[in-house]
Amino acid sequence: MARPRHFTVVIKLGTSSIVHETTYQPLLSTLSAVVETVVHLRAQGHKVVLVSSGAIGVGLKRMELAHRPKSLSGKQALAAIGQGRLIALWDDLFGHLGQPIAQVLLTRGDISDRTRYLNAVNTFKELLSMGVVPIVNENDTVSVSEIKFGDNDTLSAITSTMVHADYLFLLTDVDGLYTSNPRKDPDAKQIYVVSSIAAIRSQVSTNTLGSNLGTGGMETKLIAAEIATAAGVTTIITSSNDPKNIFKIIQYNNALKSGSSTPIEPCSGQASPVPAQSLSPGDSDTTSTGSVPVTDRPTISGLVRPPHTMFLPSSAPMRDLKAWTSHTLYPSGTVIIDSGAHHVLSRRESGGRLLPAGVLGVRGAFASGQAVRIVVRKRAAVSKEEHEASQRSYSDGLSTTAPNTPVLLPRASVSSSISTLHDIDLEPCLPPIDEEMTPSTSLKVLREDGQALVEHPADHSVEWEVEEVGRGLANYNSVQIEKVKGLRSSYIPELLGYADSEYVVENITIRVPPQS
Ligand SMILES: N[C@@H](CCC(=O)OP(=O)(O)O)C(=O)O
Repeated sequence: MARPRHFTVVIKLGTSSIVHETTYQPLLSTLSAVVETVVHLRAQGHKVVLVSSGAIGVGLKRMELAHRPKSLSGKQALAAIGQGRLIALWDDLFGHLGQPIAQVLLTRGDISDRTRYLNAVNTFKELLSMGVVPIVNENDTVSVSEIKFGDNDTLSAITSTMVHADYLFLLTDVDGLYTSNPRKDPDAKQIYVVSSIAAIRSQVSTNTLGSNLGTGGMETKLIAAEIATAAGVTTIITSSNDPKNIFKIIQYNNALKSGSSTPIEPCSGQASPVPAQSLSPGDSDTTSTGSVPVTDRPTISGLVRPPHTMFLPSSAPMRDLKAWTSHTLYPSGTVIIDSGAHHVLSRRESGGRLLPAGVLGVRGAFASGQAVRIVVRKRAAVSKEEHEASQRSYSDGLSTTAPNTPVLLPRASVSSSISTLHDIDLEPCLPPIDEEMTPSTSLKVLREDGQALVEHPADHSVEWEVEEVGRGLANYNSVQIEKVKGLRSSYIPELLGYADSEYVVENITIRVPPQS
């Protein structure tokens, strides 16, 4: 018989699973069931991290306040009041079963520095090897604007990448992701398995789910699933009503993968509930969720499928540094690329490395080694020929101009409906337009021998779109990248006096692939 495998499991409990929505009384039966589940997982040799919201909710109860304060300082004060009591409650419950716990309070600022990040990773490693259950929350009393994780779904996803978790369980007040709000829509269908979060976004309505107290809801769960699955973590949304389902879900998943029974035993012999959208063995892979990808069965090897939605991990998980770069570092500036570079960077063979030929410009002052946003600038509607030529010129490493020759660009107005760019000054995202030039063509892509590859007729009404598509680590500072933008890498030593790398940005994770 195969030796039992030991997993690292991160379990996240939202505010709505910790305190009552209106009275703010702690939900003791849920908390106790979570404690029993965690202790049972520990007894089987698994490592467990708990991400617990609820500080503000517990603080509200302590101060007998009816509503969450509006001001940031009010919330921070309540979190300070509630966090101590919350961790005391957990310590008390775990203490009854002899399980030591540790409090870990994190902010994005704490881990945006590589050294502090590694310190946090090492602390987790040490705690887990000591058999302790770390209980993580955001350090609300010092978290403001950009250093805030914003919600504990994201925090739990980042935590799961830090501890290289096998599973992230997002326990909440619904038992999975539905095609619409199951509380309002009787036709809402649970989605069993998600292999593409991008595809699922267009098929489900997430905005109506969420409680009074939490900051999350389904949208933040999808973001969390995106972060965690990209790092290779199987992510599950299920109800906090029956935490023992965690065993059954792992067991069911193992059986799905191996077609045999699993090393994980349920901690009680209760029968699993039968899911509402039960399929009989032999049903086809499509369900009433339409084109939503559904690949599993409600029963396998005699195991009944517990209600949940499973997000499959990426088959090519990001290396740790990449995960760190894309999700934890606050970018210090922006590198603007063309759509050809965007396409190439989206392919695995690119190795996440950007040649200067694909750079249109930089914004902000950053040093080599700092995180940068990768922003693509594209015409609102680009013809197939233009798009192919742009890709060709980047792949060939051709210069868009000879050195020291200004890139000719059309006068343009900027339009962007992309909300992720809220913190970027859009106007400077366009490379400067040289007023001296009155070219008959507004954009030329030249070979070094001067032969024109592409000529775009001047079109003063062209609308440009800009969109943040990824993050990476700069190999050169902003002034240096500005100097070598659009050129072959062979110009780097000549223009900068040295060349550490032929790439200007590395460790790039493209989170938004090109449309076509
Ligand atoms: N850190 C905050 C929780 C943030 C929050 O609301 O998270 P969630 O309930 O998961 O949406 C607290 O402990 O109250």
